[in-house]
Amino acid sequence: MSRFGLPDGIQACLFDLDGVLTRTASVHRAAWRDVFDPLLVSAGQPPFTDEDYARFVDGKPRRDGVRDFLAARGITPAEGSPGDSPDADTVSGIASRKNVLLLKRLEEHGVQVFPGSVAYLRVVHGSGIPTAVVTSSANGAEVIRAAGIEHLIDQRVDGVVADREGLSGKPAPDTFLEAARRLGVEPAEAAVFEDARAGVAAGRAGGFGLVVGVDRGGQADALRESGADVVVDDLSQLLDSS
Ligand SMILES: O=P(O)(O)OC[C@H]1O[C@@H](O)[C@H](O)[C@@H](O)[C@@H]1O
Repeated sequence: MSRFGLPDGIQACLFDLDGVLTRTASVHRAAWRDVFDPLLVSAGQPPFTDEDYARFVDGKPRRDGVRDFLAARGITPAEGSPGDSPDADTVSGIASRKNVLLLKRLEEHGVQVFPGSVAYLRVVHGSGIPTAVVTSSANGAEVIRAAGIEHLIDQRVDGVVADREGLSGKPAPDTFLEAARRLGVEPAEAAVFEDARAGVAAGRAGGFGLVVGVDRGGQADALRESGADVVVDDLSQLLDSS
């Protein structure tokens, strides 16, 4: 390892957003719980758990999260279409409902950052290493703006960009590969920072030079099993190791 805990040859850093840079993974999880629990009650099933979130939803595009979690409980709603009302019990309607609840929670609580991550981002960016945010969230631009970290990010590949460009979401590597392409580096020259199992798997599948798992609580083994090269609790640990 050389500078910033990065192996020699790493020339760009690709950061997930929710749960890596901003404390918003828990806000997403709470909004998902708000939307899934009433459906589960109607189906006579136990409530949505943190493990359900980590296994089936975390890191994935919104509609994939709806489909994958409900399928795991044997529930297969109709797809519907992207314009479906938030009241509809289709995949698209449930996804819209989750977004309404997420935006309400974000408005009420604001967006907090992880200070260690912002310190790391600032040092890396300040040293001339290009940076990107790669998030499945269609709210990526707003969350970055609310966090006040726009000036530290050179490229953003979020859920809106992925939809527009027809990129498959995590755990497919496509959004990370697009970010590397935009920064002008090969995957082997880029490091991926992820807190979600699906995101770590995407980094591994893309052949990136380093996949850093960020464990925000009890996920270290699962992140390693998904393909993380190293696991840290906080990105500031990588500054200490330099
Ligand atoms: O609903 P959004 O804002 O488009 O976000 C989609 C997904 O984005 C990811 O960043 C989160 O880890 C998931 O929890 C979330 O569901």
